[in-house]
Amino acid sequence: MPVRAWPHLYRYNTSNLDIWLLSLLRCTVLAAVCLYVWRNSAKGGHGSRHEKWHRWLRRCVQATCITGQVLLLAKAVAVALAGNDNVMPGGPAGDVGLAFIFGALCTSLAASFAELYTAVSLLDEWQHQRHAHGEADEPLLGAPGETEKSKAKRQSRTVRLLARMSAIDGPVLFVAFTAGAVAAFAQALVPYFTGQIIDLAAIESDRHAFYVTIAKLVLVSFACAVFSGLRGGLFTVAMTRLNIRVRMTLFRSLLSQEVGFYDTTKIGDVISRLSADTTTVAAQVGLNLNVALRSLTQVFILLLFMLKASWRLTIITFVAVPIIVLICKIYGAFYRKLAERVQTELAAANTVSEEMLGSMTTVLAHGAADSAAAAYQQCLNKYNKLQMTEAVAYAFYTITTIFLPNTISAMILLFGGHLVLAGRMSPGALVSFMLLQQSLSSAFQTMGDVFSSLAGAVGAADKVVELITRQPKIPPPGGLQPANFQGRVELRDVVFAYPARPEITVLKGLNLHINPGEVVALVGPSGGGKSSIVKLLERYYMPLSGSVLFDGYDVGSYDPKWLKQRVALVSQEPVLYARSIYRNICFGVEDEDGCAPPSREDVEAAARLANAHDFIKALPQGYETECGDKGVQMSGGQKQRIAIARALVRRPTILLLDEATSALDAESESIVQEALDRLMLRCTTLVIAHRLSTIQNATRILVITKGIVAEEGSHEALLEQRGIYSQLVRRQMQKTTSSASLARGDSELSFSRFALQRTASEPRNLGTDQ
Ligand SMILES: Nc1ncnc2c1ncn2[C@@H]1O[C@H](COP(=O)(O)OP(=O)(O)OP(=O)(O)O)[C@@H](O)[C@H]1O
Repeated sequence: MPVRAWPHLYRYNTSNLDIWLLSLLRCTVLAAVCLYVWRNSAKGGHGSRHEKWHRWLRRCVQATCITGQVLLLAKAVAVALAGNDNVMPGGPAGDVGLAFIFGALCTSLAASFAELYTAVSLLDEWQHQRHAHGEADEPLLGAPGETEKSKAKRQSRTVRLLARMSAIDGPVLFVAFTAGAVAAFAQALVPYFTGQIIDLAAIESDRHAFYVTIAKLVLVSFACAVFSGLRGGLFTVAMTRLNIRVRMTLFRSLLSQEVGFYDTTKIGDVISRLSADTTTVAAQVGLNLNVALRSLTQVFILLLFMLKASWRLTIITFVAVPIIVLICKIYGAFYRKLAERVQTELAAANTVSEEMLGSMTTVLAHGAADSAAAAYQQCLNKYNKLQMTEAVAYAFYTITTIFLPNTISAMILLFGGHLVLAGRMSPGALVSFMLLQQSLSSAFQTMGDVFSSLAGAVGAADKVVELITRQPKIPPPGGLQPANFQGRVELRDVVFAYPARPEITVLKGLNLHINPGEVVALVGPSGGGKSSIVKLLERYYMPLSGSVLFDGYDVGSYDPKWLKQRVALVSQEPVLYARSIYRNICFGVEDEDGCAPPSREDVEAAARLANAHDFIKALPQGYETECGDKGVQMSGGQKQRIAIARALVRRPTILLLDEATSALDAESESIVQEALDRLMLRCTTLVIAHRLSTIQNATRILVITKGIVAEEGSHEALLEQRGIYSQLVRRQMQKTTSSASLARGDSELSFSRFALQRTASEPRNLGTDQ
């Protein structure tokens, strides 16, 4: 500021004592509130007497700020309307006008800071009330009662991780940023040359200079377009790569999670993170970062040009900046919360749709289509309600951010016009300044928009990063690959409860020993813990205590890939994938799995052993036949035989059969059972027995009830014991006999006759009807 302005500034300040006193009052109240809050922050206690005072004082600050702002505005309007040259820039005492602007700037800044403080406190209070009413957003994985501090920590971790993931494309981003800076510079030159052209045409009438400047204008416009395109294209490339990286990292993290995680997490939520949120993260973060960087460089370069054109008018432009920043901050915080809640509601809707569409036959069989639609509608209503709030918030935000820049334009025209009239600024320079100022306003406006959507994107990113960084709750596996793996299975004093139901102990100190080559059948009442044993052997879960061993080594000490080649599982409902039969048989032993894939002959041999080759060959496309989503294009028996071929192709040492034939009809069952019998001859087998024929073939039978091995021995020995097993057999026999008399002549009857002939008391099904 020129030194000669100081006396005027003094005069202005003394003649506008009311404004200064008001500012002083505001600052005093603000300081008092700050001091009070600072002194009482250690005492805490929301809802206490302190908090009442706190609120009261804050209202005082608000009241003084608003009154001050209104008075200041009234004063400015009065001075402008009076048209007094002594206080207007460009008049005989033009610098007094400058002093007025300076005073207004100081007051506005003080007011803005006070309001910023108030707004932050209000947000704090709002947040506190939401927590008090239990409305806090529950993170997908984080603790429900997560504090603000840990949330902030989580969010900064999110930003750091995204920055790290984007850093791989550092060179691309650097070139994009440089192109953006050049484009911003060229863009700022457009108004500059426009002003010059107006002066050359209207005042100086220099034709040559006029045409040269026009050419320069066209050139910079072209440069601006080219570099903007380059920046946009490069950012899109970087962000597409970020999207793929985020998705892949998340998918890998999801694949590494323990089964217990999926027991307690809704799969719809997880899929929504993987599909919608990853796209939001990359698209929003990428787009917004791109725009934010562009706007920031624009602001910087435009300001330089504006200061060069007229530093006085630049100061006026800046009077409104703190207000815009404040609005952006409040809106950003509000919008962020809203965006998080919108994502959560959308995930809930996805869960419902997926659950229903994933089991369409059950929905149709139960005539539950209407209630399914109602459940989906309910979720969408909640989502819609939140979207409406978001829309209203956005509308208010837009109204403010459009109105403020226009008011500033009017102010600039008022003061700039006086400067032109006083001959202290050329009309071209004023036009140039106006264009620059408009560009600046739109850059600020864009930054405001970007700020809020960036906040939304970070909200979505939080949940993605939460999943990416989640550590599985079972220890990492070892790398043991013994050359001579015999297939001895042992469970020692195993105590186990599912993570989803830790209060119920499923296995209570269970001991089990299977020698290499043995076929052991597990029978017992439903819920006794048979399948849980298989899940522990598969290391889906960890026992609470005790150990699960193969050949004397803990199951966790083996290299999991190596072990999965040697321990094969055929479950009751095998899952096939939407790929060819061939690839379904090779599932898990393909090139990408880091294995030497089986040869075509191996696959066909496995299919033959599984009684699957003939039906596969009879299909028009043979082994290349698509199985459909979850194997829907295959019958139950076909699926089961493909699953057996999948187990066989590994040439397993240990075979786990979890009621592998229970879901089949009699004909399919006998074909599948034949295949299984062949398989059992080659491996150590643990079979959860369902059919009598399987139990007959077992070397030993273990009766599992209430989480322990209650009885052990051969079929005959156990019958003689007259314990749980013989009771199971007797009850089953009664049932089988009655069903046989009801369905005389069908396969059940023939089975019953067979059972009666053999032992006079053998079970049809020993596992499911207790
Ligand atoms: N993922 C799970 N989360 C929580 N509890 C489970 C889970 N799976 C099974 N359970 C519970 O564990 C207990 C033992 O189940 P398990 O499946 O091992 O019994 P089972 O003897 O195989 O029964 P069935 O013969 O009916 O298959 C049951 O009470 C069951 O409700």
